Amino acid sequence: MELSQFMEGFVKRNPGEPEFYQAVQEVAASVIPYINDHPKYIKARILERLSEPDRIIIFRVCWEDDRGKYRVNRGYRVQHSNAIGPYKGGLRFHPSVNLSVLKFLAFEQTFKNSLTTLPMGSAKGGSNFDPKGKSEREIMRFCQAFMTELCKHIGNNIDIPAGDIGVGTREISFLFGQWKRLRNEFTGALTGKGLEFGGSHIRKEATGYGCAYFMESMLKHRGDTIKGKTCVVSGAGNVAVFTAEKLMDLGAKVVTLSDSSGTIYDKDGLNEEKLEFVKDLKLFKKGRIAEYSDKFDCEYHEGKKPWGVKCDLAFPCATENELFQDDAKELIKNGCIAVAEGANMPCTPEAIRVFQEERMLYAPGKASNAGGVAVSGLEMTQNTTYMAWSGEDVDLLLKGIMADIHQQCIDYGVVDGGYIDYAKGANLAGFKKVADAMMAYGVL
Ligand SMILES: NC(=O)C1=CN([C@@H]2O[C@H](COP(=O)(O)OP(=O)(O)OC[C@H]3O[C@@H](n4cnc5c(N)ncnc54)[C@H](O)[C@@H]3O)[C@@H](O)[C@H]2O)C=CC1
Ligand SMILES: O=C(O)CCC(=O)C(=O)O
Repeated sequence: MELSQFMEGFVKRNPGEPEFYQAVQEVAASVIPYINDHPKYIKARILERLSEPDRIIIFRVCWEDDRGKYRVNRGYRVQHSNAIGPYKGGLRFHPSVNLSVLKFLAFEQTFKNSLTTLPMGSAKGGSNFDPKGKSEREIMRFCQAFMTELCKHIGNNIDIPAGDIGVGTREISFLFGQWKRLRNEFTGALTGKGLEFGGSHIRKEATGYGCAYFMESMLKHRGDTIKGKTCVVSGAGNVAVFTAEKLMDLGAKVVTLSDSSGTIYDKDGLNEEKLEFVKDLKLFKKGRIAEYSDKFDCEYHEGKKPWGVKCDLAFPCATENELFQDDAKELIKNGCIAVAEGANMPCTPEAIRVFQEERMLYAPGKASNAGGVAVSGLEMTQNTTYMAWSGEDVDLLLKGIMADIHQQCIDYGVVDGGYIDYAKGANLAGFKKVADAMMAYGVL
């Protein structure tokens, strides 16, 4: 099988979906040489099957705003694969949401969830609803309307959504409340719930903490450590703030955060007080990151990303395709030695090539941001056993899972000269488990 031939057919079947092409091509490039060496996968058409979602649900979400005006949005759930467990993945509320974005995210989730070692299939969903500027009551009404349709398609053994961009604890609470009301049952059909009603300790921190743990594993493997390193982080949402928090815990200096308007550059580094301010500003008040520079008197670069700032380590934690080839070159020029993706697909293929040609440590999101969904898996276990584990216990399990993912990347990703191609390692290790399950089921 040849990559170009596979992609030609794939693009024809999925017209106008660039993000989906990007994600599939990246995986296919790693997997095709492997399946050419193992022709049973070619015969079973595993790659064609794996790049076709099991099912896509699209629905109208009609709700009423505070002025009594009726509003209409589009809701989606892409149930990609339940080969190794029930469908599992986040919900995104953002005006940029469309089928291409959700299909790429659901596809990526397949490999990520497989890497966690837990029995979870893959899905992603959301809406083009824009939470920015909406009142809390409007967000509640939207979530209730969204769940009124979504509840027909999910359940704790079927499909278990969670948060993503624009969907945090508040939105999951509104969604879970409506689920409970409509179904008259209290089951863990969503993760990321509040601690009072079935949520897990460390779930909200898990993606960011896991990303820092993964970076620590990569550095340790090279005989280095996070302690004393200067870090740039993009974004200022859930993943960014908890990546920053764990990096600081581990002795690093975090000097940037950003949002879609610009970047703050705090030469002295964030501290606990400053991070608490950001959590309140971005996770609750939904303000702009520029307010940080007013409060703490540091540089604010309007319209700029953090990649021009001198650093040792970089953590793209905002959104897809936020770090380009020129940014990668700039990071290297400024002394950066390692990149761990907190977001999904934040680095373009050209940027990744630059990192890898330079033999830098580069961790793809499906490995380095898998901590979030891993703790979602632990939340599901707690829900089905009616248990609530301590934060220490969950954090210990999270650390173990991230170390295991790192090891899987090494097992499948060592290339010439001993360099670890983490992207290849994650793709192959993630692929093998799902592909073997599909083979076992026969023609499905
Ligand atoms: N929440 C989770 O557990 C997980 C999230 N992710 C990924 O992490 C990324 C961030 O998600 P969350 O932190 O959950 O979302 P969030 O809604 O809490 O935060 C998103 C952040 O990105 C910023 N942002 C959005 N678009 C931007 C742009 N064009 N330029 C610069 N900044 C921009 C926003 O201002 C916000 O600070 C996404 O790629 C998501 O898919 C990955 C794994 C798990
Ligand atoms: O916790 C989950 O189920 C999903 C997290 C997620 O959306 C992701 O890993 O990208």
